[in-house]
Amino acid sequence: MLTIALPKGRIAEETLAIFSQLFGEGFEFESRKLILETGGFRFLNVRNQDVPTYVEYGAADLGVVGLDVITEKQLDIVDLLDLGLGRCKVAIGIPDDQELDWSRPDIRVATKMVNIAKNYFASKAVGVEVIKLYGSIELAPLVGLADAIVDIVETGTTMRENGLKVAEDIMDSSAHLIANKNSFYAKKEEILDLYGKIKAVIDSKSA
Ligand SMILES: Nc1ncnc2c1ncn2[C@@H]1O[C@H](COP(=O)(O)OP(=O)(O)OP(=O)(O)O)[C@@H](O)[C@H]1O
Ligand SMILES: O=P(O)(O)OC[C@H]1O[C@H](OP(=O)(O)OP(=O)(O)O)[C@H](O)[C@@H]1O
Repeated sequence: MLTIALPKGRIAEETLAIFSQLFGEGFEFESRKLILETGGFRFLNVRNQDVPTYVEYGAADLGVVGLDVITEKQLDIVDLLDLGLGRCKVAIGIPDDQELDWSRPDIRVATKMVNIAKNYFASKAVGVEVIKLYGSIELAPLVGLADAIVDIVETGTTMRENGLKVAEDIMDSSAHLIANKNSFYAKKEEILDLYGKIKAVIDSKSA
């Protein structure tokens, strides 16, 4: 039996919509239940940020999670398929009325995504101090905590309404289907069978 970790939160609805097409309209977790068994599969209801952890440790064979999270956590998993939902960007934001001089020695960048930020600036040979925050990232430059942010931009509304602009895009993100490495070898046929069915749903949507 395959175990699949599905994310709560922002990408839950679109993810469940894909699985509903495969397992029927009633495909949903009962109110507080964290496990759903149907059609010979077991589904786990976990937080987006926790999906790769369940998959990396093999508590789930498969999972659905944003590419931003996969990249940030630098986990050793198999990236199987871009599901094309939960699209957004990871970008650098700065105040509207400023241009950043990246050669300044004391630039501070606030972000939830410390590894993505560090790796991006390192790849540009720009030295910055990265400050970890857990939310409301756009606030940091407004109150002098940081000069810039690295954050998710979807519609751009949050940056715009807080007087920030995108200085540079770092990466595009969308939800991906991922697999545990050992499961991928041990349960390859089952995984590829489900992969094919999910891919058919996605292809039919984009056709
Ligand atoms: N406006 C957005 N803000 C945040 N994430 C977005 C946005 N648009 C799309 N996404 C995608 O949706 C995913 C899920 O976001 P969500 O806010 O549900 O969870 P999270 O905050 O990453 O995790 P958790 O709920 O575990 O703390 C993100 O990883 C990202 O890939
Ligand atoms: O471009 P937009 O459509 O405005 O979306 C981007 C915003 O959404 C996310 O925050 P979230 O709502 O998850 O709140 P948080 O700040 O508590 O993480 C993200 O961190 C941005 O702040």
